[in-house]
Amino acid sequence: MEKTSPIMTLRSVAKTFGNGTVALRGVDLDIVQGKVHGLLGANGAGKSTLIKILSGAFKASGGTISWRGQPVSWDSPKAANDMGVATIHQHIPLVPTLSVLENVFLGSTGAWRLASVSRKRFDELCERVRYWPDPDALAGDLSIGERQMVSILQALGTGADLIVMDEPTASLATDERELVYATVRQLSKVENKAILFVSHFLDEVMALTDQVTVLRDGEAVLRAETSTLDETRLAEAIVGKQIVELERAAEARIGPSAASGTPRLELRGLSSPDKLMPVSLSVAKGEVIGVAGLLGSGRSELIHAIFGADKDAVGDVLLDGQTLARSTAASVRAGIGLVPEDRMGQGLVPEFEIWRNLTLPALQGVSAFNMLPQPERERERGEEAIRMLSIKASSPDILVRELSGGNAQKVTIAKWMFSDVKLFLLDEPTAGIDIGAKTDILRLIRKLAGEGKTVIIVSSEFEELLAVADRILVMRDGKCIAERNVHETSEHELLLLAGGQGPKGQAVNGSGKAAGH
Ligand SMILES: Nc1ncnc2c1ncn2[C@@H]1O[C@H](COP(=O)(O)OP(=O)(O)OP(=O)(O)O)[C@@H](O)[C@H]1O
Repeated sequence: MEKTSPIMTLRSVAKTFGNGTVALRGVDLDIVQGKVHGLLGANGAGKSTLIKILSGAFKASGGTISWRGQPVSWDSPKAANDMGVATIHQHIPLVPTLSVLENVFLGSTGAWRLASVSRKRFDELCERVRYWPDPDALAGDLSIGERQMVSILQALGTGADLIVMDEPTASLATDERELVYATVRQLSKVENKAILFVSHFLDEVMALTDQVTVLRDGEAVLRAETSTLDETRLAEAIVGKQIVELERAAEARIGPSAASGTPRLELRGLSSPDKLMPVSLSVAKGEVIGVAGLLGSGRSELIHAIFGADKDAVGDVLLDGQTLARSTAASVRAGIGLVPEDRMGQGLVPEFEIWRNLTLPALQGVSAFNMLPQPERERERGEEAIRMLSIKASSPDILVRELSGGNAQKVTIAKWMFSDVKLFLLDEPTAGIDIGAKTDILRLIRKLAGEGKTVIIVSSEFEELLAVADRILVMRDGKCIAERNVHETSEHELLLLAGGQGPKGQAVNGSGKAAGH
């Protein structure tokens, strides 16, 4: 086969779900060996549906798929896999109780149980992508970034010629993203693999891909060589003309001061062995604190320790001057809400409607005499959330399992919006969210702050922190190494600090002093 002819061709591929939702309306796609093909679109545009069809998880309702020039009809992911298509799904379903090595060779029927054989193959795979995880580590103990790399090794281990990556960098920090990019380049340019790369990041699509398809409402509205495009053109295709930019409203903002009254949150020497060096911090009502740091910097560990989810953590967490018992139940009772990084663990009930999920943590607000939940008020809330966060759903009665990944993510955020939460802990709240909705979420965070709520937000996108936070803490190696007022820093400085090249010595941790005050 000639190098540039498509390895996979889709013609007029359509999908209508059982509930009548039309997810794809006749999509054409050509995927070529040795090339990286970017697939973009807003939340709910149909990307995951398309991927599930070409990886054998869903059956198309119409259209044709050809593989190396021959029409194919896959009836299972295994059939697609045997043919040479490996898919790395958004939720990275590694088996948490198995080791890295066992996960990498999970699907192989061969001799992966023979330690000597699998170790050798494992080493070869690691060598190919220049990434060497501990083969004996439990997958459940890995960070999202590490799991992502193990999933790539797993896909490679199947010997696939087409590797489909569904938002592989959504929750990754800059250095892990670089690792994924290097791997993608290696696989396409050196090993002549075809890569279908789904992403919400326009800059990485511009830098990494050769060709691009943009889906909007189930249709391919743009198909082009990447070199003929720019980010503006991509953004226009995704959202349909109107371009939304992250607001830099920070200039106009005067952050509240913890000096006035009892701080909403106080950390006194909060630490955890091997994970977090002591952090002391004082945060005011209505203040938004951004936590900048690369993966493994301790950013999520800080959030978990505050929430009482880290059993080994020591030190004090005070909410409105009261010391909290160190448990998640006590934190929730006191008014702390956590939106964790791992979407699968976000406490949505997939079989419940949007409205029911939304009001689970906040039944009081929709109940008569604080006792009887009133369904009309619950549905109204659902409608309000759909409007505020542009959730792509025709009504609040849609089940959460029928939503796209990004739209489900919006429901997890909306869930806390109506609750009695005083302190929000948001770990990567915009991972996997399209550019239009990102702005909605950042705006919502500022609205919550305006209502006197306090927010701590972790994000790998420092630009986002600059747009939304009053103060930014920089984490590195489990330490809080710097603190900046948002007016006094830049994305460049934060990148340098987080990456370890910036000035050291302004540690705000371990001193017993409330940082910044
Ligand atoms: N199992 C399902 N049943 C019914 N409708 C579904 C189902 N899965 C997806 N949909 C609907 O199909 C449409 C396309 O969803 P899809 O998951 O393909 O979007 P996406 O582009 O991958 O979005 P995201 O960026 O948020 O992951 C959405 O309207 C979604 O609600």
